[in-house]
Amino acid sequence: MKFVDEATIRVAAGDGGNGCVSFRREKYIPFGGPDGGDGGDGGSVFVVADESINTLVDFRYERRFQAQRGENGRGRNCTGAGGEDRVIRVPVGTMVYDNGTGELIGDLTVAGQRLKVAQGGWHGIGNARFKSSTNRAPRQSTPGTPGEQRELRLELKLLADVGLLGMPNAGKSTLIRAVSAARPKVADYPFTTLYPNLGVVRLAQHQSFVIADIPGLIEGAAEGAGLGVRFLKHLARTRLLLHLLDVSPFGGSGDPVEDARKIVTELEKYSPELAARPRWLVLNKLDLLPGDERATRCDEIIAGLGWDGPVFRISAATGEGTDDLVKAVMAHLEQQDLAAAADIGDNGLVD
Ligand SMILES: Nc1nc2c(ncn2[C@@H]2O[C@H](COP(=O)(O)OP(=O)(O)OP(=O)(O)O)[C@@H](O)[C@H]2O)c(=O)[nH]1
Ligand SMILES: [Mg+2]
Repeated sequence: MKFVDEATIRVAAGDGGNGCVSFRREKYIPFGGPDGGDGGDGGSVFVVADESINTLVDFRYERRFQAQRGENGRGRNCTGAGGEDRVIRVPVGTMVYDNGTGELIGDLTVAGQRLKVAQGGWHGIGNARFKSSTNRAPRQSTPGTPGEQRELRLELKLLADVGLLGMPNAGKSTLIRAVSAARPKVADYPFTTLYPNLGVVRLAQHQSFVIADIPGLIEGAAEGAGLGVRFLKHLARTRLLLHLLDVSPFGGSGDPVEDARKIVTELEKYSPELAARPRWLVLNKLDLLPGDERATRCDEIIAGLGWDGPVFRISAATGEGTDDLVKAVMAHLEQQDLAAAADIGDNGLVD
């Protein structure tokens, strides 16, 4: 199973500004010489790897990137200003291909790495520079050259930032459908999900994360019961686990506290390291509880588990509470990014 995020974009560098034909015109100076300035260079387009971006989802919304053209030269020997470069921010790990030729232009593996993908046009020359002893009044200039244009294909191997844990039927696939464009199968029987699904959750520009839905776990999974724990390896690189619990009256075994403990036991057996990852409790299917029973039931479960970490109450089916959940997840991931950046700074490894 390969999870790849892809996007096709068009990039166009700026054209070079044209050279100018102009002559000095001033009172009492009958034959002013040529004073047409050169144009400015066109801006180039760069792709830069940025650690704070997780997916290529933004490129579904913005696909054309144009750098500024250079200004034309003007009279009185004024050189045109150069066009501004255009910088496209992409996640670390993005591979950049020329979509026309299929050639790999570059692989952005390190944060801050910069790749020129379209060269700006060169400036044209103004007539002032064509002056010579034999031609004192040249009417010659050159135009700027056009900026390079290309279609690029961006490719990113997706790694899940957030993993969903829970018993079969807890509503993991329903949640990923509610918050992303992923469309895994949902059904009211266990083991509907047979292989992992990734969904991209987008909150705003440059704010997105990847969430992984894996098959449900049951008691004894570490010894191979159900579909076993082999899918947990897909959560190895996640930074946050969401433990989904069906709190409806007839959900799971009927005892959500027991169900939650079983999942944690299997997780610990599989990998103590994964079990130590930040983990939030997500109480799902709230819509199946009468309004006046919700608070008591949730409080009982939390107390029964002795849980003192973050808790979210949602209905994946109606979408209730899912906005708050994804916002909190995004804030948590951004906080982790900042902390990681500060750590690296403190060690003096990166300036
Ligand atoms: N009423 C209600 N039903 C829900 C909710 N979330 C999920 N369901 C239902 O619960 C059943 C199981 O949902 P899934 O999303 O397939 O559960 P899953 O955790 O992915 O299950 P597996 O893939 O088998 O591990 C489906 O019938 C869903 O429609 C919810 O918030 N409210
Ligand atoms: Mg599922």
